[in-house]
Amino acid sequence: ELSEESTMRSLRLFLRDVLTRLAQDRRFKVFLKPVDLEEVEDYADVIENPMDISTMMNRIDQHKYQNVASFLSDINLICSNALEYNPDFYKSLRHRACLLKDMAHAIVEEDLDPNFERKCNEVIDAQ
Ligand SMILES: Cc1noc(C)c1-c1cc(NS(=O)(=O)c2ccccc2)cc(C(=O)O)c1
Repeated sequence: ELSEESTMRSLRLFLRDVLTRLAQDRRFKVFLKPVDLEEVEDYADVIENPMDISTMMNRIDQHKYQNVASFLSDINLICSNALEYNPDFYKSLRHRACLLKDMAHAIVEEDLDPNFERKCNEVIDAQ
């Protein structure tokens, strides 16, 4: 019987592994750090909730994710921000954003035990 603390610890290990695997893919280099607001001056005017892989790694360490669904919604945010800010002509960035999202969901799909996500949600409900 996994205690709540060990369930959350296992969740953090799982999420760090998913994020590390994505961060090692050179195609996702532009998503590793926050968009540089000095370089992309109007970014904050367009994108309300910036997100990137390094910020997500910090959030794992800050125990901000209590289930995999909340982790995936931040991955989805990286993707939706890139699609929203970058017009059609920036095809390669838009494509890589979609690839990041699909790869994250595929890794979770193949590696996450559904009972484990249920256990995480039971921990949340018990709070
Ligand atoms: C992600 C993202 N979402 O909107 C945009 C636009 C990007 C994005 C962000 C970055 N990284 S950065 O903000 O630190 C940077 C911008 C300009 C010069 C040097 C660095 C690079 C690129 C790129 O295509 O190279 C694109």
